[in-house]
Amino acid sequence: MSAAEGPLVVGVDTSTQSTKALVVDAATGRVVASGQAPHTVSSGAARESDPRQWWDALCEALRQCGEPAREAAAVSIGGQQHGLVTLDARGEPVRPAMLWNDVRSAPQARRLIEELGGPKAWAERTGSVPSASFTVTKWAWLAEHEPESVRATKAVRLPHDYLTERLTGEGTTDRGDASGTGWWASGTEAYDDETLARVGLDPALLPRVVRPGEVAGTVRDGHGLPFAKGTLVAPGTGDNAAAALGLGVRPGVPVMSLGTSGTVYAVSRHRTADPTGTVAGFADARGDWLPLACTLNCTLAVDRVAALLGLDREAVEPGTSVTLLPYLDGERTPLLPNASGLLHGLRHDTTGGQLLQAAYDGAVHALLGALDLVLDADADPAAPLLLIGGGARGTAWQQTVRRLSGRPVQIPEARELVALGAAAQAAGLLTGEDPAAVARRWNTAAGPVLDAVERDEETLARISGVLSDAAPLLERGTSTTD
Ligand SMILES: Nc1ncnc2c1ncn2[C@@H]1O[C@H](COP(=O)(O)OP(=O)(O)O)[C@@H](O)[C@H]1O
Ligand SMILES: O=C(CO)[C@@H](O)[C@H](O)COP(=O)(O)O
Repeated sequence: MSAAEGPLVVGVDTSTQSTKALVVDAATGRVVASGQAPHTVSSGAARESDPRQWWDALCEALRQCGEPAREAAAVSIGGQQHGLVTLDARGEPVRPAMLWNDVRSAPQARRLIEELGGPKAWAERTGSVPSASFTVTKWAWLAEHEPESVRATKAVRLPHDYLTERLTGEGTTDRGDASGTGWWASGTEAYDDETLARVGLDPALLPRVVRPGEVAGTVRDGHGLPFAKGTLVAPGTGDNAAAALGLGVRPGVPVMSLGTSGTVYAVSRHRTADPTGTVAGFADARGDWLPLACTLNCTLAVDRVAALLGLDREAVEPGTSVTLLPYLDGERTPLLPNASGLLHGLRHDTTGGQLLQAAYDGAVHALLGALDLVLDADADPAAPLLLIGGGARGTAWQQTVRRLSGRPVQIPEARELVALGAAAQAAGLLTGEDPAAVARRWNTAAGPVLDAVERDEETLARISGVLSDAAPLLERGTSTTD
């Protein structure tokens, strides 16, 4: 392997299932070294992880990167959005972090929407109508169910803030991740005092929101990582905003990410405010906006169906008239936090492979229903849909998205777009460039394009029909999630 042409930077993706680290040549975008270590997430009604495990996973991922990580001139952390990290006076977690896919705070979400003026007022104030994923609803849940944890909390952080602070010793966040809390006002780009007062959260417990392009801090002594003291630390951001940086997407280019969560989004120059709550009006990590819709059930749900059937995840068969709504974890898009999986249309001649295809169809249907809503009026309807995340490596996912979207689908060869986006942000600190321009210079979105095929309207209409007919059942839930 040839020597690096420019300084080395480290980009980190601390997502739901694992932490991935890349050491990247800032001049060319070449990935010089990489590492990955898993996290554990609790099962049952709660979805929680110990933040200290994220740190251990970061240490392990960087250890796997070897010597090049020691030469990094700058580092940046991208991370799963929304998670509520509560720290005590010593900076230790008071309790495990409540994650984005923990739906226990659905009642608090409904109550907060009502108490603070309804969905339209929320969308106008924060860009989003909060669902159970949003940090503010988790804090409200904690205040109700564990007041002793709230009393012990001396700092509130998001997952990427937690790791950044362990590097720098300073409590910081960025506008992208702050916009997913529910207590950041998108109009003023500042914490929203009224919302914070309503949930009894002292703004002094929150991190400083670092501006795009600003240095969040420098690596301090005794952190246990390979970085030299004084290494620059970038603001970091939420994982979807990091992937948008990593692809270098321009406004209006649609992205679909298939990971633990499924997401569809596009960068927009305009602040958005969808009162239906389908589209979250997030900020991006640069100064633009990132309207986004997210599902709770994506690769894990489909893999679970494959495992139940004893099939490989690629063993799909066409010709199904079965509908499978794979809402194993409840759902956020459509908003059905109490839902469970639902199967309709089973016949004697239905095969296992057709059932599996129905699970893919159900997962992709939920995302495509929101795709047009995240796109600006001036977005090009024929632009290829960029497909990223672990699922994008799978043929069954690629073909399902292609058939149900009717769009060309582009699959970037670069695998870790979140970590690459973080690396581009770190590189931007060194060169003064816009991180999205860095990613474009690195050509990270390059990859094969699958031509458009005719959209499978029949399947989409069948799934929509079942969804609407089954709404009361899906809203009611089952005893294990209530
Ligand atoms: N070749 C593949 N085909 C289909 N799915 C895959 C493939 N490789 C990984 N996955 C899926 O990708 C998921 C992990 O994706 P990733 O984007 O890394 O998740 P996250 O960022 O949420 O932790 C796993 O749940 C796995 O099912
Ligand atoms: O909640 C959202 C977006 O609003 C999720 O997209 C999380 O950010 C988790 O992402 P992954 O771990 O699936 O990448």
